[in-house]
Amino acid sequence: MEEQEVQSELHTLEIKTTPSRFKRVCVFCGSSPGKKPSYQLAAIQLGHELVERSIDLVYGGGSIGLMGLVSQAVFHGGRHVIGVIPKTLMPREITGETVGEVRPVAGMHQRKAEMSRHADAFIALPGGYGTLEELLEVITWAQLGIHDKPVGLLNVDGYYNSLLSFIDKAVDEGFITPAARHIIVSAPTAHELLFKLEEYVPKHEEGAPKLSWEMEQLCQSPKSDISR
Ligand SMILES: CC(C)=CCNc1ncnc2c1ncn2[C@@H]1O[C@H](COP(=O)(O)O)[C@@H](O)[C@H]1O
Repeated sequence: MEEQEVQSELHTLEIKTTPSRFKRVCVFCGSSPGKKPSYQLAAIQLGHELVERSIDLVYGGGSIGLMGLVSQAVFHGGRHVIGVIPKTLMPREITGETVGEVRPVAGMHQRKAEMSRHADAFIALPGGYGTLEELLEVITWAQLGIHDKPVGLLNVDGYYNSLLSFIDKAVDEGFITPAARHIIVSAPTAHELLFKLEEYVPKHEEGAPKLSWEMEQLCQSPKSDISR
């Protein structure tokens, strides 16, 4: 896919609303654009898919990398965008200009809890350590019964194939249960992923406690926040 295609996708948005059960989705993605234009195109297409379904966005704030592309596509499509950004990352030269509403938070832990609290589902686009960490945390929270929200992996050009194989190995080796494997919903396109997430029904572990932890509690630990 060419750079030109990315540019033209950014400017073409045909709005045909498909109703969704999600009001707002949290997107985790790279603060870098990635080397292939297909990653950038996927971020924009995900933004457009959210707009078509009248879904708002919560993300990590800023305009760098795929974060910037997805947030701009949703914002310019007329949906509400919340960028949750730690005060230390707020200077424009670090993360660029954020579109939509900016929610400053004390640090990285609070940011994750705040993003989760506002979302009805999570989607990870390609990304690096930050994206993986955010993705694995919401999967772990789902496993513990802290939330029941669907978690989607947008496997653009097979970017996450090796992660999915590793997780299958962890199931084979007895470290992840088949029910917990079911938490991750993956698809190669935003359209297919949103369709699967809409249909997702959580499978609970046999005999596992349903924890009713509040996200607010997770927000309240400023003393232990490593980013301070
Ligand atoms: C000081 C510095 C390197 C800033 C880079 N600029 C950043 N600005 C905002 N959020 C970020 C930044 N780097 C990582 N993140 C966080 O980590 C995720 C992406 O990290 P990564 O690029 O996949 O690993 C984002 O969802 C965001 O929550």
